[in-house]
Amino acid sequence: MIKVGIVGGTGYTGVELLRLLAGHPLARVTAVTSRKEAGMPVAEMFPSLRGRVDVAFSTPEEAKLTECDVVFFATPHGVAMAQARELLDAGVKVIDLAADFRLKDPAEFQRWYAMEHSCTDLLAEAVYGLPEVNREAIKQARLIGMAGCYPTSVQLGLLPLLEGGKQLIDTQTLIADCKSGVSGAGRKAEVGTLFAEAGDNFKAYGVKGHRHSPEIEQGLSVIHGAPVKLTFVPHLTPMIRGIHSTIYARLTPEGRDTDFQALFEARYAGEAFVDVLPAGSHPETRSVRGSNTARIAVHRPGNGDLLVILVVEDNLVKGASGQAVQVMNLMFGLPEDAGLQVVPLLP
Ligand SMILES: NC(=O)C1=CN([C@@H]2O[C@H](COP(=O)(O)OP(=O)(O)OC[C@H]3O[C@@H](n4cnc5c(N)ncnc54)[C@H](OP(=O)(O)O)[C@@H]3O)[C@@H](O)[C@H]2O)C=CC1
Ligand SMILES: CC(=O)N[C@@H](CCC(=O)OP(=O)(O)O)C(=O)O
Repeated sequence: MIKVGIVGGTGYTGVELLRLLAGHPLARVTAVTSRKEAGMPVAEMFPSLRGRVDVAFSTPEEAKLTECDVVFFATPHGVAMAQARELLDAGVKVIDLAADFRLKDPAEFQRWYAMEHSCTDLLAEAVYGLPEVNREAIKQARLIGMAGCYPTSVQLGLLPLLEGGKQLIDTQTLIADCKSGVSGAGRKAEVGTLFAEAGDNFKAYGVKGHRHSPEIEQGLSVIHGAPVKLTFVPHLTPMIRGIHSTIYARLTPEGRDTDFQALFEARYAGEAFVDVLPAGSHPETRSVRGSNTARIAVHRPGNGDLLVILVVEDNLVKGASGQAVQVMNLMFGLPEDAGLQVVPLLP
């Protein structure tokens, strides 16, 4: 049994880790932190976990994190980088769901997260947690910076078109028009996510610049092997879970003869958590609720020179905690889908 610690167990990604790990055959949560709820049994705070999780929250200082095999940080940006070194020195693997170990350039990190990076050597060592791109590196890693929620959907939507330096699409004019449910903003109290503000409403935000833009461009450029430019526009939708990304790519003359349906199907044929839908499909966010699956459809309206890729995922599962468990499985040589065979909820 892998002994798991979770820092930040009362947030949405933390409790999602608790839910998924409760059904994991080869891992057990032995330490879970909350500064505000220390002493409270997890199952008392979250009755959905009664009978499934028998630990109580403790403060980060009291939690026996160095006795774990792996620690997940489901915390705001900046927390993991302050604690990673001590854990790694104790032989504990670290998986950060925040952005501390995503952007490889410390100056870019400082620009977008308004804090100085405190361990640039570990940043250089960290592996980006997107298994469909980085599986082999993840298997060898002891420190992971998990891909963000929107960046996961956009990179999965463009991976078959860009990897290996392919020249099928114009890589300088990409557009990702993305919509997220409100749980993407976390569980902390904020006016913008109140029911009366976010319900029966729809709006774009972060158009001038969102911190996921540099992460997406960094990831796509690594995949492509050359700089890629993308305009990213996120929107807040009145749903709880789910991300829907509509990605627009202009075809190059070389790309016009490609069978994109066949390309996507072939690329993802061996991937347990990426489902390419039949031609002409329109994936729905509710078709992935609660599951670690991303579903993709690829369209070429009017057989013209614009490709439209639709991607849906559950932001808390494939966009965060499910993907983090997938990464843990790879790091420990477990079956990649252990604990992740959850069928989506409907309705
Ligand atoms: N929500 C989503 O869809 C996604 C979120 N993420 C990322 O995952 C991380 C967690 O997100 P989410 O679960 O939504 O956040 P929440 O705001 O819902 O939860 C944050 C958790 O962190 C704990 N925490 C806060 N500050 C500290 C601190 N200084 N030290 C230790 N623990 C702390 C909180 O508990 P307490 O204050 O009691 O200690 C709480 O349990 C964020 O970095 C987010 O960007 C990534 C992908 C998707
Ligand atoms: C709806 C909403 O507010 N979403 C968040 C992104 C989700 C998140 O937590 O970001 P990371 O993936 O970087 O951790 C936002 O736009 O800031």
